[in-house]
Amino acid sequence: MIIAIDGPAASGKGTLAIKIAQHYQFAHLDTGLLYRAVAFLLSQKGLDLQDEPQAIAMTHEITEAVLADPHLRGREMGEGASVVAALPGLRAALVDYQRKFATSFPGAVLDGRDIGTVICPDADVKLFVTASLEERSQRRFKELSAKGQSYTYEDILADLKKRDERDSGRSSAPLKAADDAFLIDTTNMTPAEALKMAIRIINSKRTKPSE
Ligand SMILES: Nc1ncnc2c1ncn2[C@@H]1O[C@H](COP(=O)(O)OP(=O)(O)OP(=O)(O)O)[C@@H](O)[C@H]1O
Ligand SMILES: Nc1ccn([C@@H]2O[C@H](COP(=O)(O)O)[C@@H](O)[C@H]2O)c(=O)n1
Repeated sequence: MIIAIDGPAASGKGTLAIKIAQHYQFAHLDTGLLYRAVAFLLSQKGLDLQDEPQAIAMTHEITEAVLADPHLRGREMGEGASVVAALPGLRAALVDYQRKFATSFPGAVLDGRDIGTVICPDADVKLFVTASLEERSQRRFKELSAKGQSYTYEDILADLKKRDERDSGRSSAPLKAADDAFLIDTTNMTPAEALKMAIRIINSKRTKPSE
């Protein structure tokens, strides 16, 4: 079973994806980390984030160790990832890896921006997780503050707004809900409530294999 989860930054899709994977004992891939890794590798080498051939070359240098580097999860790499993610050649270079992951396990959950629309258009369940910009900014602000990173709420809000516009406005695989995705607006939901709603949706699909 393949579960595709998409949505804007800090909407809670990663949290939900991890909880769904734990609940069903499915494998999980945070696809945003792939774009973050490319931005990180380019930056480390002092290369331009818009250099498409170099960005594509960096995909061969993504290792488990790179993906586990805590720098990937910071604010700068979120911003950098959304710049490299607009390069069509880079997106194309990452498709096979994601599709192979999706089909290598009896159950897989992938979260990102284009999973239900481009990577796994035939996913068994598609969820589009969202929340208001203000709520997402508050969540990310709390998260980064807890890690000792001193940004203001306004910094984070401006970042997410810019990232939303870039991710939704790019020509290659823009952020959007698949036509057959279920919307989960987590603005006023706890992570546990979002999980409960997702489980209800997934179970309804699991018991109707002919759909
Ligand atoms: N329903 C929720 N209520 C409150 N906080 C939440 C909820 N879901 C997630 N969070 C918190 O909000 C922050 C962002 O969540 P998460 O990392 O899951 O979002 P995301 O959509 O995967 O973000 P990104 O695309 O940037 O990776 C985290 O600190 C997480 O603990
Ligand atoms: N399937 C995806 C996943 C991510 N991106 C881009 O990467 C940026 C960082 O993603 P996070 O989920 O880690 O925040 C994101 O802003 C997107 O630009 C993507 O394009 N497709």
